[in-house]
Amino acid sequence: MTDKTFKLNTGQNIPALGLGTWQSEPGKVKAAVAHALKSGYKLVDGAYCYANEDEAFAAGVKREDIFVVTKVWATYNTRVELGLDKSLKSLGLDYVDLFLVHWPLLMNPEGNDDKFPKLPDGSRDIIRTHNHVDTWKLMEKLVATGKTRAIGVSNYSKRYLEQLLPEATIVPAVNQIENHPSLPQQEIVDLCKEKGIHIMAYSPLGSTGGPVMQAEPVVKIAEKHGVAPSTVLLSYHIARGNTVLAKSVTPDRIKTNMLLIDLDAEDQKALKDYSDSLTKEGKLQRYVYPPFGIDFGFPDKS
Ligand SMILES: NC(=O)C1=CN([C@@H]2O[C@H](COP(=O)(O)OP(=O)(O)OC[C@H]3O[C@@H](n4cnc5c(N)ncnc54)[C@H](OP(=O)(O)O)[C@@H]3O)[C@@H](O)[C@H]2O)C=CC1
Ligand SMILES: O=C[C@H](O)[C@@H](O)[C@@H](O)[C@H](O)C(=O)O
Repeated sequence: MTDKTFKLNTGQNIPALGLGTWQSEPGKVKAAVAHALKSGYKLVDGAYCYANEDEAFAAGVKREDIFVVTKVWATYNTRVELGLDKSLKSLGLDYVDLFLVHWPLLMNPEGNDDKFPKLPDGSRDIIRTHNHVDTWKLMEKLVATGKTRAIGVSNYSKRYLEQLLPEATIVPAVNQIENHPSLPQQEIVDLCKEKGIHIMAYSPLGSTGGPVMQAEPVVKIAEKHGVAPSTVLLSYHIARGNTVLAKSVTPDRIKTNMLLIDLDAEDQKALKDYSDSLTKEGKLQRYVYPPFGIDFGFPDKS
């Protein structure tokens, strides 16, 4: 099923599965990406902020066969073309397939660090007067440059999308969000489906160490099909019509993660019941919530 693709609102085909590169240590990324692309992965997800983009594309594959995603980091949200140029230089490419706004806020472009400027009290140096819609207006201008085939957002809540969409000339092609049965974010997924915005699910295993792999219904479904719990968690997104990003630097896991299965109606119901019970009990689990000190409008955090 690794050849499966979905259609973006730009007309591009986007692969159903991608390799994530966040927290992949420099030095290990090159081998992981090369192994993944050789094994049949068609999408690599990177970001300026990951500081490993110089390893995130492998020679030996045809550029046009691979879907490359990168993101503008929050210190560049008033300078998105510069951010994209820097990423392209590191990647050694002249275009990416998809360029995303990594987070909808501005960190001080003139602060004391290129990526994580801090105030004297140690908190992140954020320009609170910045409107995320202004960043989107700059993103829209990038399409004509040919340096990216599509533009999209990441970490957008329903509230933020509802602020953006009435102002947008170009509807984002993608919203990349944390998504797994312990954080289904159904209200965002439903709005995106309605507006033709494709979901890319990040941290499908629950990020570092893959804690969601231990959730009881996930283990049960894995046993039923004779597959790894990771396979159930990745396949969950294919059943939902979403692209999924799995990060690994371990060669056999990179291969294991290529196995995607059809979850049947009973499996999907069991996972939905699990999500619903966590929602009811107020036990949803968000694993990626950096200390920006900003209300992004996620119901579990707002
Ligand atoms: N837009 C955004 O803000 C964000 C985007 N992302 C993107 O999504 C990608 C995926 O999310 P990420 O947070 O990295 O986490 P994942 O949910 O993909 O989990 C990665 C962890 O699971 C381990 N792992 C991977 N496969 C297996 C397996 N088959 N069996 C057991 N363990 C496994 C990895 O270990 P090991 O590598 O040691 O094998 C690593 O510790 C990121 O890399 C990034 O590209 C992620 C977070 C935020
Ligand atoms: O993409 C992954 C995450 O969003 C990551 O970029 C952030 O969590 C960043 O490390 C931060 O601390 O703000």
